Amino acid sequence: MVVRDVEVTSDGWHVLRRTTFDYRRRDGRWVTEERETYDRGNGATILLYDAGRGTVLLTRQFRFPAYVNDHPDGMLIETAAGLLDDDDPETAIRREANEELGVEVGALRHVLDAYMSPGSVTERLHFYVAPYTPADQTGPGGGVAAEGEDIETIEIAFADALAMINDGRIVDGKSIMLLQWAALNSLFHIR
Ligand SMILES: Nc1nc2c(ncn2[C@@H]2O[C@H](COP(=O)(O)OP(=O)(O)O[C@H]3O[C@H](CO)[C@@H](O)[C@H](O)[C@@H]3O)[C@@H](O)[C@H]2O)c(=O)[nH]1
Ligand SMILES: [Mg+2]
Repeated sequence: MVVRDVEVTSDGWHVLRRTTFDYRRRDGRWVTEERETYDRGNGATILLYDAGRGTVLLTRQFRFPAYVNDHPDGMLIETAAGLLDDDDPETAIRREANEELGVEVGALRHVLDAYMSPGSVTERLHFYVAPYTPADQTGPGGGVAAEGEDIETIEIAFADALAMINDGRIVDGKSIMLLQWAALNSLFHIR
């Protein structure tokens, strides 16, 4: 792969670039291709779980891009998540868990990394799980008001969260992945 040209076609919240590159196909032929990429850096997400009480701590917030694409009200239930900005993934996810859920995260476990939309978005998302108890919820949560965030904390039974994937009440990719990871890895001793 050899990059020939990079054009920044939009420099807003995301940076949109149109890149022309030469690519060697499997049959050995070189071809010139053009691809657009959305770049806003990388992100991190975390599933907070209380195995003793059988619950998970999730967020609920308005997601305009989902709203404009057929979600009934745009209010998505998600695991806490955020962009790394200038932090490493672990620092960033501790910050986001605190800002969004009011939780001071103790020991956490990195479980996987994933490109969530590799045909168009550059972002690599770092996935974590961590235990919590009600006593760890020391802050107000809700997100950073100055950044326009308005995030509700919701605590639900893990079994209910799994059911909500099946009936479409949870439709966010990262959240589905973490809840299914928890089921596959017996975080709650239920599948
Ligand atoms: N001004 C402005 N603000 C935006 C825009 N898009 C998002 N924001 C705001 O920027 C803040 C970013 O908050 P974070 O917590 O850092 O990120 P996030 O929105 O939770 O995003 C994470 O999860 C998303 C859903 O999975 C991912 O899409 C995203 O890449 C990231 O991982 C939020 O307040 C959000 O509303 C925009 O186009 N313009
Ligand atoms: Mg967020």
